[in-house]
Amino acid sequence: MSVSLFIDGAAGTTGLEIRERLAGRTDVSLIELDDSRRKDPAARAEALNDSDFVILCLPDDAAREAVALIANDRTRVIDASTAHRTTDGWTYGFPELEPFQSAAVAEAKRVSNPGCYPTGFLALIRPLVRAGLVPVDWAVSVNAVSGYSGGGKTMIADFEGVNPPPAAHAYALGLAHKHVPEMQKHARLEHPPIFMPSVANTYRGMIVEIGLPLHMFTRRPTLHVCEAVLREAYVDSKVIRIGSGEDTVARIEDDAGTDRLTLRVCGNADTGQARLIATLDNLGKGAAGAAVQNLNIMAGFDPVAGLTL
Ligand SMILES: NC(=O)C1=CN([C@@H]2O[C@H](COP(=O)(O)OP(=O)(O)OC[C@H]3O[C@@H](n4cnc5c(N)ncnc54)[C@H](OP(=O)(O)O)[C@@H]3O)[C@@H](O)[C@H]2O)C=CC1
Ligand SMILES: CC(=O)N[C@@H](CCC(=O)OP(=O)(O)O)C(=O)O
Repeated sequence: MSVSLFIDGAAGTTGLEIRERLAGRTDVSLIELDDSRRKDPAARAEALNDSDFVILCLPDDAAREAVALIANDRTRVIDASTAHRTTDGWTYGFPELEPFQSAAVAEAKRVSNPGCYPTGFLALIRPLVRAGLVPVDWAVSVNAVSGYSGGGKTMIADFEGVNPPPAAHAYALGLAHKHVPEMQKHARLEHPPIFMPSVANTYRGMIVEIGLPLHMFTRRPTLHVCEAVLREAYVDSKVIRIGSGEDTVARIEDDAGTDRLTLRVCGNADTGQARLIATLDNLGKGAAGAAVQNLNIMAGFDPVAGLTL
């Protein structure tokens, strides 16, 4: 069986990465627009309506516009932008997040691909919240460092231009990053997490970290218990793996260039303080890898076809 796919925004950073992952596949035939027509609404509307599947690799407003251009019941959508990640009627495209999530993605007509930071955050926190180990009313803080391709073509041009930004800088200092609502909703927390991202002068990869005072929680879980809960949550996953809590260093390069997500439960067993660490590629499991995984699941293909694990 072969399905047709249109990538709207195929010339952008995420779009190009998706095309790389689909190269050589005979079960997906791409509908392409040449450079002169790729932003033409009429040409896009035709491609959007002619396809079995579309993946939107666009800024948020253009993604909303693309969805509005679809005038049939057949075309199924995967949106890589932030536009629909907390929108009713859209299925959150994180198949490993809940026991039922992969089945929901398989059936869905409208799937929102998770943000890169929420992918690391939610993979770490959601199983612990679900197990009742982290209270839903806890004020969770999350730190993260991303490669600069996370900011798309504009940020890539900045970092690779003649006056690049500082080697690393913290941003979203006003604690209102666009990923916060998505993090809170899908972790099922009562309060928005305090999200403190930075960007570094390396092309791709990211580290996402959560500090937790386990000794202050009612159930006083140990580091080993937390690790066991994560291991159990992802036991069937070929994409998410549990690294060693004994590691002394986690590097932004650890999973860069792959579609993997590695989780570690580190910390100090004596004080009962945990340092949960996720490493991933912002363009892999953080974007293009996740989009291809969702496409595979929706089309009934091998879920990890085309992925680098
Ligand atoms: N980069 C990352 O790590 C991640 C990105 N995302 C999300 O994926 C989406 C794409 O991001 P990214 O690939 O980084 O962004 P880029 O800026 O690299 O690419 C966006 C592409 O969309 C094109 N475009 C803009 N407006 C329109 C329009 N109206 N019609 C058709 N094409 C249009 C741009 O054209 P032109 O080439 O002319 O500028 C560009 O090619 C964004 O919503 C982003 O937030 C999600 C997770 C991670
Ligand atoms: C380094 C950097 O700038 N990163 C981007 C997030 C990348 C991402 O996940 O974007 P979407 O939510 O749009 O999918 C940012 O902080 O806005």
